[in-house]
Amino acid sequence: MKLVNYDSSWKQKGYELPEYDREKVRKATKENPTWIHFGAGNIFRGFPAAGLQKMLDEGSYDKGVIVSEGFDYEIIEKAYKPFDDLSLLVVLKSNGSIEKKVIGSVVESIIADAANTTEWDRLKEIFKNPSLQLASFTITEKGYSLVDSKGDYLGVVVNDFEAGMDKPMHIMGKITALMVERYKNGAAPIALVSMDNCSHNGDKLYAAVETYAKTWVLKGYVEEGFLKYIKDEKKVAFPWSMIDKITPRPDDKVKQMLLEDDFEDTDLIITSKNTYTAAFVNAEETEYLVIEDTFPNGRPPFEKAGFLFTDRETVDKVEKMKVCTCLNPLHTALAIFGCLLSYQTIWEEMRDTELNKLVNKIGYVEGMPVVVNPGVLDPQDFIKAVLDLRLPNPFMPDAPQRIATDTSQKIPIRFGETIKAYHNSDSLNVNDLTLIPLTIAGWCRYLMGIDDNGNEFTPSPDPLLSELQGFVKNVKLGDTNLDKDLLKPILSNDKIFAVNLYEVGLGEKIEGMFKELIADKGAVRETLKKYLG
Ligand SMILES: NC(=O)c1ccc[n+]([C@@H]2O[C@H](COP(=O)([O-])OP(=O)(O)OC[C@H]3O[C@@H](n4cnc5c(N)ncnc54)[C@H](O)[C@@H]3O)[C@@H](O)[C@H]2O)c1
Ligand SMILES: O=P(O)(O)OC[C@@H](O)[C@@H](O)[C@H](O)[C@H](O)CO
Repeated sequence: MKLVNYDSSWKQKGYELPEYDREKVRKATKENPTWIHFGAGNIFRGFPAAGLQKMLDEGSYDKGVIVSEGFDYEIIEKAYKPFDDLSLLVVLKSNGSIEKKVIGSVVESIIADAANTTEWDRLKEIFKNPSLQLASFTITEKGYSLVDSKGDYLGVVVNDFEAGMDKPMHIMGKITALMVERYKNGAAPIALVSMDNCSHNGDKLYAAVETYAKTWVLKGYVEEGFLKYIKDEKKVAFPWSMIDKITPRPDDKVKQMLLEDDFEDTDLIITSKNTYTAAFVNAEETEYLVIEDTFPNGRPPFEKAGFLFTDRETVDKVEKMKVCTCLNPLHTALAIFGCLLSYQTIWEEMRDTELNKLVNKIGYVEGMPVVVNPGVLDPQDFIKAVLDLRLPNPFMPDAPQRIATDTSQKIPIRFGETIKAYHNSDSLNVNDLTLIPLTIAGWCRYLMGIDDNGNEFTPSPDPLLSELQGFVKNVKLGDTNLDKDLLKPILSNDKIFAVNLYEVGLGEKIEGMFKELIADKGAVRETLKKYLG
């Protein structure tokens, strides 16, 4: 059974198939595209693209989505093109049942490489077309960042600033260059929609595009009117969004299950840029996509796919609820301690007495007091489902190592916002926080790359990894004579934590916890026991 040859006989094996004329959809989309997505990773296929398939199946929409990849071209070359852009979504429910769906809503895949004239020209053509209503993004938080940990522009960004729109290399330079094409060809309206897990994601995207636009205007590469166009909300909107669906890397057990069906396209691919991809995606059943309803050129009727549309203030509350308290900080705590305690899956960690208590207390006790009920989702119901059903789901192959990727980029939103809220509150005392500081101390311990048995492990990729590891590289388990300023460069960095942890009164507390965590082999476990009773 090969994806490109799927036919109705697959239904007998429980596969759901596209119910629409894919060639007709493809033709209509190529002529008048409405939606292009950047970031061809797992979440895109597992959620937004699958949502569109629902709309196509029920006939509430008639266009597909075009996917573009501006960072890791291998994803397109190895996981899209050979399969005619089809993918298989495997939904792993907490009751053990599974759904298998062939997703055909992606009808074109394009490498966003300005040096590849054919692909780049096609992207320009798409952006020139007034029919285009939105460009969306799942490119990880670091995709929007133009600077390093010291706040200096990245080399690639400096080069783009100098070289102008012809050969941009950074994804934000590429998007801005494509927006210049749109501006010069009628300046039709559009929404640029970040769907990444970062605070006020629309503003992050706007800030990056605006920086490029300002610089290129200043250098004379494009006229001033372009900047006005980007800044005009009636022309170019940057809605905020919150996306939620745990989508682990393609998993070997799922691969084996598919092989038993005689499904052949199961190769697990790790690209040279470390993306874990395949022709199939495995994900949980729960999904929420909440988007600020600001689309100056209209939008597909995504409500039909179950996406929620609301105002900016509500998106902000939902995002804070999920990313700052009820899911992602718990994930990061499990990622850090899971790697230190040599776990390979999140659901097994949820059966560990201390780790289970840790995330329950971070969520309910330390995080919940600063959560504002967004109305559209109830925080108590949400966190209960996360802690009792979603994270413990033994059918979900999610791994602490995946979640530990880019922790330095995620810590400010996942923990910094709560610390800030305590610090600024009249009724809450930052000194009452214990498990969030313990998790930050755990992260410093994690950076040593030595697990709780004293064995080396390879920390997950992170743009600041080598810089941060430099600060703890000489620390050994059992050291009692640590340099008193050892952790200062890390804990005082407000770019990493959203606050200077010494200024809010947590720096010394975390230093003390770090000493406990490095006391000996087994000290991570003992320290968790100490603080969790
Ligand atoms: N997987 C999930 O459970 C999940 C759930 C909700 C939200 N998200 C959001 O989606 C993002 C991507 O998740 P995924 O599952 O698709 O991951 P993935 O590893 O499958 O794909 C990552 C994508 O980001 C791109 N990317 C990585 N670094 C980049 C950079 N520096 N510049 C431009 N593009 C870059 C990659 O090329 C790829 O397209 C997450 O970081 C998160 O913000 C993921
Ligand atoms: O995707 P990241 O790297 O931002 O974070 C890792 C996980 O916490 C995240 O992917 C969750 O699975 C997701 O946010 C659930 O909706």
